[in-house]
Amino acid sequence: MTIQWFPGHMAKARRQVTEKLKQIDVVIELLDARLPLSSRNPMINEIVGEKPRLILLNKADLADEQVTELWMRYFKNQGIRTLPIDALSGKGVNKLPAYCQELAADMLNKRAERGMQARAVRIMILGIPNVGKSSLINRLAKRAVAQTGDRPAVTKAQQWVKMGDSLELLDTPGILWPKFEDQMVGLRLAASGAIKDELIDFTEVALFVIAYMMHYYPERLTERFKLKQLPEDRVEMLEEIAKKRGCLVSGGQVDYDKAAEIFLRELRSGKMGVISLERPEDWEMAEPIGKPLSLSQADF
Ligand SMILES: Nc1nc2c(ncn2[C@@H]2O[C@H](COP(=O)(O)OP(=O)(O)OP(=O)(O)O)[C@@H](O)[C@H]2O)c(=O)[nH]1
Repeated sequence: MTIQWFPGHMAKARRQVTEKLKQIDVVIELLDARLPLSSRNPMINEIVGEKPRLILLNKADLADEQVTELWMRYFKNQGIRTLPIDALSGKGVNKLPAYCQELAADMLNKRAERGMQARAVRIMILGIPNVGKSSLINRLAKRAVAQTGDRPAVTKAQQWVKMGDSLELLDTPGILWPKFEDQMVGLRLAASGAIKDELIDFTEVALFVIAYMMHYYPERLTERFKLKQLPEDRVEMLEEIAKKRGCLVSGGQVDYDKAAEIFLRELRSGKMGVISLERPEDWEMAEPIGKPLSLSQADF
C-alpha cells in the first residue's frame, strides 16, 4: 500500500492517533528491527507524550542480533523498554502482556487507591506503513482481524480485542509517517522493501547498501559473490555483481540497474544472511555511508 503523505494527510493521521490515544493506557510503538530510527515517526515523542510506551523491534528475524542488542541499549538509555519480536512466527510476542501490565502498574495502582474497579489494560499499536502492524494485531488476537499486505482502504468501526482477562487491544493500528526530511532514511526504507519498487532507483539504493555492507559485512559480499577480495569501491563491487549474475549489455558493458535489482532481491530474501541496515553510531557520524536519495513525501 502506498500512502500519499502530504501535509494535510499527516495532520489528519496525527489527529486520528491523538484521538485514539485518549482511550489507551500503554502505547506499543512498532519499529523495524533492521532500521529502528529510520522506521520511526519523527514526532512520536510529542504525539505519545507521557503515556507509558513499549517499543517492539519487529522483523527481528531479518536483523543482525548483535545490532538489535545495541538498539535495545540505545532505547533503554532513553528510558524506553524494548522487545525484539517476529510478528509472523510470533517469536517474542508472548512476553508482551507481562510488559504491558508492568507499564500500566501506576495506572492500576491509582485506580485501586481511589477504590475504583480493576479493569483491563488498553493498548494500541502505532507505526509507519509496512512495519508489521496488521501482522502483529492478528498474531495477538490469534485470528485475522486486521488485513495485511495490499488492500483497498476499507473503513470499519474499531473494536477491542480481548487478550486474556487483563489486556484489551485496539484492533485498528495508528498509522504514522516516517522522517521525510532525512534522505538516508529514504535509502534504508527503500532497501528494506518498505517503498514500492516502481518508485525507487535500484542502482542508488543498491550502491548505498553495498557501501554499508563493505563496511560492516564485507565477508558476506565476498562469500556470496565468490570474490577473492573486496573491490576498492562500491561501484566496482556492483560491477562484480553484474558480471557474476550475467548482467551484461552489448559491447561488454555492464547493466548496473539490472545487477542492482538482483542484488536488492537477494538481500531482501535473506540470501546474504540477516543484516541490519543502521546502527546507533550511524546517527552520530558526520559523513554518513552512502549518498542521499531524492524521495518525496508522496512516495510512501
Ligand atoms: N520476516 C518478517 N516479515 C514480517 C514480519 N512482520 C510483518 N512482516 C511482513 O511485512 C509486510 C508488512 O506487514 P503488515 O502487517 O501488512 O504491515 P502493516 O504495518 O500493517 O502495513 P500497512 O497496512 O501498510 O500500514 C508483510 O509482507 C508481512 O508478511 C516479521 O516479523 N518478520
